[in-house]
Amino acid sequence: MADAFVLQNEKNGHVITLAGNPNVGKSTVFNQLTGLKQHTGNWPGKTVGLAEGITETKGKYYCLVDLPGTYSLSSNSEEEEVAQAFIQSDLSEATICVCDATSLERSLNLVLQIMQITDKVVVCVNLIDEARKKGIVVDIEKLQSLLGVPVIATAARQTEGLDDLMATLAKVVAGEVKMNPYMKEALVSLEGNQEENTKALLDRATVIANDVVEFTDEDYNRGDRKLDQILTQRMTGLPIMILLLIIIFWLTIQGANVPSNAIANLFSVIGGYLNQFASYIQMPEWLRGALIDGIYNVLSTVISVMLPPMAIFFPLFTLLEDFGYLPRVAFNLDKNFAKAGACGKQALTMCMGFGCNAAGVVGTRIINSPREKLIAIVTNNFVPCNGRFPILISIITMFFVGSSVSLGNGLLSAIFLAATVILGVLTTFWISQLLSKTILKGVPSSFTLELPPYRKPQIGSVIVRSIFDRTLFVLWRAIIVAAPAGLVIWMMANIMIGDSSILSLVTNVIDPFARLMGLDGTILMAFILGFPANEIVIPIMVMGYLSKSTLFEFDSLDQFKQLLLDNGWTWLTAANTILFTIYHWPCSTTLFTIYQETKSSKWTWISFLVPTVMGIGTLMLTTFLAHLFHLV
Ligand SMILES: Nc1nc2c(ncn2[C@@H]2O[C@H](COP(=O)(O)OP(=O)(O)OP(=O)(O)O)[C@@H](O)[C@H]2O)c(=O)[nH]1
Ligand SMILES: [Mg+2]
Repeated sequence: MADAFVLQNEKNGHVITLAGNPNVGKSTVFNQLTGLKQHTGNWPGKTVGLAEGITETKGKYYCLVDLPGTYSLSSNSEEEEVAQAFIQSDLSEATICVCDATSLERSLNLVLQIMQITDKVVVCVNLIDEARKKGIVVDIEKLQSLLGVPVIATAARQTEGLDDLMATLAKVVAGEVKMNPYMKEALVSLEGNQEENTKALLDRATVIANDVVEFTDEDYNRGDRKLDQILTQRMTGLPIMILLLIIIFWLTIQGANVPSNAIANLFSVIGGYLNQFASYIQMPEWLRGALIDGIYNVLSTVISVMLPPMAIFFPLFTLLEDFGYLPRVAFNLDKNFAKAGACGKQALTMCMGFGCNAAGVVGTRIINSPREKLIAIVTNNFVPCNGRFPILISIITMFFVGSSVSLGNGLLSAIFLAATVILGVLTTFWISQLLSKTILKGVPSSFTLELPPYRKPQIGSVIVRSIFDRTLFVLWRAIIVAAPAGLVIWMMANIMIGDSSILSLVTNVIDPFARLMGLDGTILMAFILGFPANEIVIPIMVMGYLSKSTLFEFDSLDQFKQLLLDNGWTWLTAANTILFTIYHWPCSTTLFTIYQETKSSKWTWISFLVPTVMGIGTLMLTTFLAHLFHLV
């Protein structure tokens, strides 16, 4: 296993491992030193897989490798195995062990384990600023002499102590500073029976921690505990969660309205000029149609519909993440997941799914039990990702609220949207339970969910991370899919076989089936062609209805609604489209990610079929009932 590691930069400097417990700031140290932007956030288990980056001190280069957080090296999980193998491999020349100054005892346990397998270790006692604030004093010098390896105190977020850390690291790599030989001997003599070893190390960690840590304020986390009483108690936890959901959606819908219209107008003005230019240079009509009516129009719809809500939603979400709220969500939902035979950590991967289901699927690596990991993967698609929000918001606003986005309507839309999302979450519970009673039988594993301290979010990093890492990333992905899709759809709408276009031919073929589901051929077609990315479902639907090459001007939702009504939409069509948005196959990126994570076409197929069958079944049922009771 140790030889299996391949780094891109190993030739470019001494390879240094960053190891430590979850959520102690490894990625923050890594980012500060390398200038890279690994995902950081206030919850345990963000980093999955290895990340590498280069840093330079005094003319020497170091290739830092950021490991996922682990509590031990005893091979309980994939991550621990990887961490141990990497630290032991010939590749790693030294290890920086990052510790949490506010809970040193637990950190030291891992430090001692690492010192048993390598003697080039630098201990980095991070979060020292947080410790100071809580009145926790760590005697760094004493710790250094007790451990027999260099110890540096840092506050990585403020870059405090990092120069010192690198200078010391350089000495350790050069062999100028070595581990105290007595300490090494003492540790080696402990080895033997695994169980005894574990216990001996734990005892040793406790003794050292008691010796070097002093609490000047015994009740140091009283503020956190008070807040937790409100945010995680049964009576208040759930209502607050729902309220936060509504507030976030409200701010998103309300705030996105004006910029969305402005961007759409801007694009239509530019589109006008492009058309003028095309006729000026006498561009052939088919080429003009393909480029402007096809590619340009789909692109501009995707951007104007998606960019503003994402630019609001992601920063809000990231703020909560940084503050430490996500683990509280997991805590509140833990019982429900346990009842469904699944893992409470699934709440975290579910939250990631709000941004992008593919990201949620990758996030399931924090779940150790393979059975529970599969449950989390198969059900991740039931929370709507960012690409699906625009479909939900526009249809809710048009059909269930009243199409002008005023303050009151915005709030009502937000409540409806929250209800839709909650339906998705409930479905997650039901399907998880179904899976664990059938093809994924087993008892739920127990784990201790950690509630990290609340931290003041850093506005700068929130903006950088949410705009650059998330918003632009997701938007870019949508754009590279939308451009070719726009072309294909335009061609389908314009290439004629006999009297009708390919698009209307295909639409007519699937129409009867779609009618059984209370949809129509065009809607189903839009979802099918939206397989590469849900963002393009609405533009395709519009093109299909207009079935002319001239794409409409998206001036207002009223016009859009009229178009839908003209094509026979009823409240049932709208409701079914909303349901189908949360109950249908995952997009191609997500499926590909599922295949990469599971390495199994069987589970990829199951992930495809479960929501699809569920959606078709539900829609047929609602349609049947609505007709039975003469509701439409
Ligand atoms: N106050 C303070 N906060 C810090 C410091 N270092 C990191 N943080 C915060 O601690 C949280 C966790 O940091 P990460 O760098 O993501 O932790 P990690 O060890 O990589 O976590 P995993 O990848 O989940 O194992 C983030 O909210 C950081 O902003 C520090 O020195 N002081
Ligand atoms: Mg990390």
